Amino acid sequence: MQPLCLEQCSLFGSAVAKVSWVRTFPITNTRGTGSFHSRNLEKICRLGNNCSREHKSATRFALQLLTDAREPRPSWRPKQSLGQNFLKDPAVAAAIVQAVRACEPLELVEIGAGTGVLTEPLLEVFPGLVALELDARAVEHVRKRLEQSERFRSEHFPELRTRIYHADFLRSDWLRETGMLTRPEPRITLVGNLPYYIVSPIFFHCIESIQRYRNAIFMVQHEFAERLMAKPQCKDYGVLSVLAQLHADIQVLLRVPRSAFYPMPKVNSVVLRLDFRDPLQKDCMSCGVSSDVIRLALHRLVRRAFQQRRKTLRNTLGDQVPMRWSRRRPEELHPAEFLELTMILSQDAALDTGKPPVSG
Ligand SMILES: C[S@@+](CC[C@H](N)C(=O)[O-])C[C@H]1O[C@@H](n2cnc3c(N)ncnc32)[C@H](O)[C@@H]1O
Repeated sequence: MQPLCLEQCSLFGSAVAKVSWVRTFPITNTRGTGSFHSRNLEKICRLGNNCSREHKSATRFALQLLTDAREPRPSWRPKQSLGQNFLKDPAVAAAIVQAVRACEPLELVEIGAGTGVLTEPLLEVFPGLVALELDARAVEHVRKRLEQSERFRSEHFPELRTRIYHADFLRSDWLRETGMLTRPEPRITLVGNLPYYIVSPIFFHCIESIQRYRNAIFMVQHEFAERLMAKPQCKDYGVLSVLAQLHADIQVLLRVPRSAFYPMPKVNSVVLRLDFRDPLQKDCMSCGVSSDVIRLALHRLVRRAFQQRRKTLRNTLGDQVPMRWSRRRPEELHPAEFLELTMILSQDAALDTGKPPVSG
């Protein structure tokens, strides 16, 4: 194999010459032939961000070569029904790995390994990663990919293979299998380019199991992120916004164009960081009701309120809503106010009957 001849390729210029190229990947495309090592990707990205226009185009070209070489399309057809829009841009994958690093994971779980574009670089940094994938074809694909990877030469492979679980994130089997079910405190960091069709259930699952999850790096479609972060009075503000904002600090880290995926989706995506927090103390002593009961009551109250978002709270929730809240509409209430209202109603209900305030 001939190494890439940098001098012959004017586009590469000194941006690439500065990088210590290591022979690893054979590259052929219309503009050049040669090879280079993916470990240099982070350096290339850094150069790309801080350098001249000429260097930027060299960087783009290098990344394109790397993309072609590193992310060949799988031989099987992606299933739209499983939300299979695979990431094909290794620069985005590298940025996600960096973001995960910043989360300082104690335990790391990837949702939807797909072709392994994230799994492979994540495993390099976090060898204890647990990667979940629902599609058996993808599970085999990732296992083969790791087997053939230069990064994980044979002696580690049998162990690595077992880190890819054929499992549904929304079922608890994988937690049992990995021994993570009974951990006493939030230890798990989640990462994933989330399957579009179950993004909401994944978020609701995280909120309902808040005692388990510490933080998350999620790639989601742009519209979904807008709903998640919407403020009161906005048209996107709803159940998801209220519950997500109560249970997590949410930051947008990166915008990702739809061209970074195969097959190309209709909309762009964003990478989010979520730092989960439980808005309810372990026992809500002040109202004498357990946090689990209040959590359930909160979810029910928010859902019921938004079923008729333009009606006043008293019309929707009934006479037990105190006077000062009664004429307000759900779309005007801040997340913290929903929590306060739930606490008040729970306290009243506990005094009256011992039952949670909003049923059904
Ligand atoms: C958007 S793709 C992302 C794949 C890969 N991580 C990437 O970035 O290209 C989502 C992946 O999640 C998988 N998936 C769908 N539903 C799942 C579930 N309930 N549990 C685990 N994985 C699931 C899909 O098969 C698909 O491979």
